[in-house]
Amino acid sequence: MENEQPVISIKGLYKSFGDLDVLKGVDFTLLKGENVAVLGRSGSGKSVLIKIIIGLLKPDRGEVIVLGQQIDKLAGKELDALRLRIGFSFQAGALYDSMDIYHNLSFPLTMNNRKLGKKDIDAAVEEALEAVGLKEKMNQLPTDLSGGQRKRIGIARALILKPEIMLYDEPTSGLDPITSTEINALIMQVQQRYNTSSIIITHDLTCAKNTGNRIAMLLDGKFQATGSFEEVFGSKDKQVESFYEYNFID
Ligand SMILES: Nc1ncnc2c1ncn2[C@@H]1O[C@H](COP(=O)(O)OP(=O)(O)OP(=O)(O)O)[C@@H](O)[C@H]1O
Repeated sequence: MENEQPVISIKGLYKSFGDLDVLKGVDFTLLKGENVAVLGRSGSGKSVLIKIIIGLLKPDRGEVIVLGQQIDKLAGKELDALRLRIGFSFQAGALYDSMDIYHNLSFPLTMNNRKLGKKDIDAAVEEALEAVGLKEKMNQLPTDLSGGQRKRIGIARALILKPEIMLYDEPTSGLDPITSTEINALIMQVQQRYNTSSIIITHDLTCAKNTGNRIAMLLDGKFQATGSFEEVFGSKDKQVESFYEYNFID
């Protein structure tokens, strides 16, 4: 990876809710230009980790550095500015159903840069749609699209601000295997075209295998197994083995 430069660095992160200890000493690094697939059972704390990374939740203890800044020390405009450098692709695509695709994509641009002219906005929307292969859908409503197309548009909307980090939350959930394969390929294209560093949260082992340069497995509040897909799933750890047994893979 490029100079092994970390874009996210987490050390000794703890987070509890009352008696529920969710994160119990998480250490994690995301390097510039790499894709890390985060696997973990439901309720293992993947979303809590993402919320801490984007400053929506505060850690109880530990250090979380995102793009060179200690995220829990930021607030207001500084936090907003850092968040603009991070793109999110949510499970459901989170599109505005009453707006056509053009306005779904131009909205984050105009919200964050009021000086942009129509020509620049049109060019940015076109580029993002072209990157996800859906230029022809510009004037349609999200409800006219398939689940896979909505996920693509969600990714295009995240890309329009040219983020340095992409966070994908269950990018293949609810999709058939062929559409999932297309989304996995798109995640790889985005990495190359935009030189993003990405965290891909998934239960889908095929997605993890095909999109992750590294796999990180969240077990019992910590990353207990990290490495290439083969390293993680070749390990003799009982919890890793049982995760593998209960999840389908091609
Ligand atoms: N704000 C909160 N207050 C109290 N408990 C919370 C809060 N946020 C998360 N939790 C709890 O923390 C645990 C981890 O939740 P989290 O949403 O991170 O799981 P997850 O790994 O993302 O699960 P899934 O794969 O099902 O999305 C759960 O038991 C959840 O109920």
